[in-house]
Amino acid sequence: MSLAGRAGRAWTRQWLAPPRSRALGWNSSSYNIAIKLSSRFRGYASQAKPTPAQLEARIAAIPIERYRNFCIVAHIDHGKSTLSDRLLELTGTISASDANKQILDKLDVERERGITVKAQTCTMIYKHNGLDYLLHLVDTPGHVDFRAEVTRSYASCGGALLLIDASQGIQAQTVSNFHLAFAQDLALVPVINKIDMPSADVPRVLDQMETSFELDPKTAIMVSAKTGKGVGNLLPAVVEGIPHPIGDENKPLKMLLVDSWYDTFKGVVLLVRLFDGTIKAGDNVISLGTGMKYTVGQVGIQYPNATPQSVLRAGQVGYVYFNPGMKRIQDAKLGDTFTTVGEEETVEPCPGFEEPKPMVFVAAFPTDQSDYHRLADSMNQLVLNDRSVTLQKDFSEALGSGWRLGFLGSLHCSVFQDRLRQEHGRNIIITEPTVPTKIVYADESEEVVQNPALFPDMSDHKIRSATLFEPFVKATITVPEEYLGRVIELCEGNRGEQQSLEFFHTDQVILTYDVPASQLVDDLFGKLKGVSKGYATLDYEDAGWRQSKLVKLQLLVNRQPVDAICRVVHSTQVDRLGRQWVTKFKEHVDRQMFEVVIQAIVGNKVIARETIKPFRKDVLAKLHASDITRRRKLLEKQKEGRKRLRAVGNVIIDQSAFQSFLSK
Ligand SMILES: Nc1nc2c(ncn2[C@@H]2O[C@H](COP(=O)(O)OP(=O)(O)OP(=O)(O)O)[C@@H](O)[C@H]2O)c(=O)[nH]1
Repeated sequence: MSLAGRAGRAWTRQWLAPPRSRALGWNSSSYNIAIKLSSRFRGYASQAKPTPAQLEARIAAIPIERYRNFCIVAHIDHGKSTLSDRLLELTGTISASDANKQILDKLDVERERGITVKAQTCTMIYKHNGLDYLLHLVDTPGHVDFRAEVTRSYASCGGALLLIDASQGIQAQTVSNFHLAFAQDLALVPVINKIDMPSADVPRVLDQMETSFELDPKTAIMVSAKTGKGVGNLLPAVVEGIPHPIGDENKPLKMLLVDSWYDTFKGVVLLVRLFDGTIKAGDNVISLGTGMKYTVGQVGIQYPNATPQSVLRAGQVGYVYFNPGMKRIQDAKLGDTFTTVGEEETVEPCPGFEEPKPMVFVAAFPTDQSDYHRLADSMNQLVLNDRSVTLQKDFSEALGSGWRLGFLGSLHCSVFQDRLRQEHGRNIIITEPTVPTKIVYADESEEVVQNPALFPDMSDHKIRSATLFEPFVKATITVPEEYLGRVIELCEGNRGEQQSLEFFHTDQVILTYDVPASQLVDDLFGKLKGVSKGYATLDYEDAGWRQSKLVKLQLLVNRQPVDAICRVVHSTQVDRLGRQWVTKFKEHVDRQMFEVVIQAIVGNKVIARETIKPFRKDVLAKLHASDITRRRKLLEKQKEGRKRLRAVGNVIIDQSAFQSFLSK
């Protein structure tokens, strides 16, 4: 998913004023001053950075008993990345000058939105009681859409820092990420962050931690990742509280593929966790998943940039690429096990990972069809590094050639659009996000329809006798009690069914609701934030299919369907949505020489209708025949304009009309 230079991806975006700090009224210079001041008051002394030769020699001398692989479990924005930076600095892995260089490599979208999209990894060497420890830290994304990244990262760790913001306390993703980590048997070190904030309420968070997670408050470490206060106590707790990995470097190679990315020069680079054995350049390895064989080109660690090593040993996490390089990212199956050629019968594969399932589908079209091929290149490049996006060719009468894309969630979808714009400078028209529908016909055959335009017509008797299902999610919501009433009202209004309601501190509530996935993608999170003044948090997981009263709502222009504007919706939403569509579409269609009728229909039933009256007179008739320059200009303008015009039946509609209609 990342750029070609992902190996050099920065850990240090916090050094740059992110948008959040701007929202708080800081400008970049005040941010820099604050950073400088805070460095002066940091409660630790950092260790010196070793040279590459010293690094290799020091790593070789560390036994597996002194390895620790860990990650940070937290709700979005609770400070994982900031804390990671402090740890890298403390162990001498980065210096301030490194920090400035790495910022340039960071994904723009991550900096702009202030969120981590892709898990990143880094190896550190930490001296504790006179002995070197090899620490491997994974910084995971906090947002629910990127859960697959989180789960995979946990699989390479023995423990985690459970990080909670002292002013916000436990939030929805703290709860669900805690359960994920707990299910993977990770040893947890509780950490309370942001203790420097005036609104910090440490006793409250300790109480929540004890009631919700049964964690002993005495084991919690208080820190400020921003000022560095208390951070010096963290690594001793990691060394003492997190178990070392188990493995034997004398056994045959058993290597788990945790993540991968594409590099133009090296081909696919694999991020791996070694359970047994060793791996070095020149070794011949085989994938137990695909049966394909490769010769190792280079192995190394992220320190924090790609740093070649002569060997990786059991217990380590590092990167591997092949020579000749692996060509297709699809051949790197996450969760796959690799071993040495000849050992495939003796090595038991690691349990694989669940493939991430796309939840949200949109169609995307270039704003100008002549851009199609360039845009296709850009899309393919982005998809190369984000295997959770599905991409298929699509065609719309109204919008021309395009693609159908599947994403893990709405944020994932908008991050993709941002990356397309920022990294490839392309603009696209995106249809409204939809979720799939399952049709079970009377003869018990089944079909899952991802594209609403391909959903059978509602007047078809086959669909009328079929049973329809829509995907549901189990949503976990945390909210202060004072907003509970409004949140319940919102969930019920979005066809949610309450499953549980629990107070986990005097004034905090955890609610679980089964909600249709279609409501979730219709910005339920935004609405939730709205009714709770930003205090509610949401997390969700797949809850399977539910039978539902669904219908296909279509937009017609002079009785011709506009294929790009069509949705499968719950019958209770039809009237409101139908009216909204026709009113909005009317605003974007220019008057024609004849009457234009816009209708929203379900089967043969018209739900809503608008009419655009024709022009009274031919405006062109006024143009004098001898006015050649004027006519030529008009023709040129027309030629240019034709590129963007689309015909729906006999009605000519400018592409920008669809664009304005589809952009909410
Ligand atoms: N006052 C204060 N602010 C902090 C502290 N730690 C982090 N922050 C701020 O909190 C915000 C979020 O921090 P991040 O490190 O980006 O949080 P994150 O958990 O990595 O966020 P995601 O990557 O989006 O999951 C940033 O504006 C940080 O500067 C702290 O100890 N004190």
